[in-house]
Amino acid sequence: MFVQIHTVILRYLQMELKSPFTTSFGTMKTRPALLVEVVDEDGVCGWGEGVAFSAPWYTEETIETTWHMLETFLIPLLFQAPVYHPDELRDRFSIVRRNYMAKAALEGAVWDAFAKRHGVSLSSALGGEKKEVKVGVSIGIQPITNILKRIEQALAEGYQRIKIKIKPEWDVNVVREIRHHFPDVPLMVDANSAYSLRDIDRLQALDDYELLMIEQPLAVDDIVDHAKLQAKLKTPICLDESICSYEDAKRAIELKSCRVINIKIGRVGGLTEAKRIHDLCQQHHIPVWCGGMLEGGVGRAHSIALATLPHFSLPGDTAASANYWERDFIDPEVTVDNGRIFVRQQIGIGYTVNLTEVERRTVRSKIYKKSRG
Ligand SMILES: O=C(O)CCC(=O)c1ccccc1C(=O)O
Ligand SMILES: [Mg+2]
Repeated sequence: MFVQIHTVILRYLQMELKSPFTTSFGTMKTRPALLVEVVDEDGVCGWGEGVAFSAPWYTEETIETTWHMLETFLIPLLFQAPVYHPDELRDRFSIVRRNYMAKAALEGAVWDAFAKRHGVSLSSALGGEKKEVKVGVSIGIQPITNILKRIEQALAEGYQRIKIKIKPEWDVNVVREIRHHFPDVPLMVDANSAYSLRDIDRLQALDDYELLMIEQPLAVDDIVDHAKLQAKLKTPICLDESICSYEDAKRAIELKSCRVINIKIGRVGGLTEAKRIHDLCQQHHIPVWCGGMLEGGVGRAHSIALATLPHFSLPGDTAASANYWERDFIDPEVTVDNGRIFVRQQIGIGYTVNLTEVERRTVRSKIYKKSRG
């Protein structure tokens, strides 16, 4: 059985976050989303979501570069030949350098269509086993009283760990204050690359607070300095932005640049590559967890399916839809029960895309058709 895609629809959505999200780079109030719908010869649909932001602060991609790469290169490559297994797309797309979020958006849609054609859930198609996944929340930079309130609320909702964003001058003091109120809460920090080795004293000071890990303290392209830093820290370093491929993960593990890896489907170019990194980390006993990109429901569904693979042992950043949106564009919305998401067993991503909710937010859309013959 194969999937021959003959139509791809791209939709650019503008989504309103419930509350602004601030990282070491700045504040986001709205979040664009790129929805990819693929349709095969028998009318089976698959859905994917591009996770790039409007500005290239997290990686070099933006929603506009994603659209361009899809339209000009990736969709034509998909139309070229049938797909017997979505794993083939990694090779087919490799003639386009990087642009991982663009590749992941289209590959994810094909994975969904593939699972639907085979009558299985995306989780099963990937080889996932878990029936529920553990999740935590990521709390942006904001006045400390708000952070404390958000933590209390998240714990009441059952979230299994708390992550806060840090940057120079907004780190040790904040962590000390949180530890004063919540001495035992599973806590971690994410710097989104805001530090350099010159800040080693500040980073070492964090060693006193029983943090689960420090996520991406140094430059995105510097696994050498991360190795130097990890050698001087008790707290595990978790790499996020630095790991964009299996090869990146291999090098970081070999150099001992980190002890934990955050896997995001968009950052690594798709589910196939995410699974390869998962398998590599399993062999090397490097714990992994599924990161988040403030996704809409389709991206969230893909992350949940990925996190059902056996080596995802730590709670991920895939919080409930209600953590981000007044109304997500899937049915049902993603809910969290005692810090767990129950994995839906329906075919494909397991959630239905609500076209009314999608169209309400669509700024622009375009249909691409495979040419005949
Ligand atoms: O709740 C989420 O989706 C994850 C929030 C988060 O930490 C994040 C959000 C946007 C971009 C990067 C990151 C990150 O993990 O670094
Ligand atoms: Mg991160």
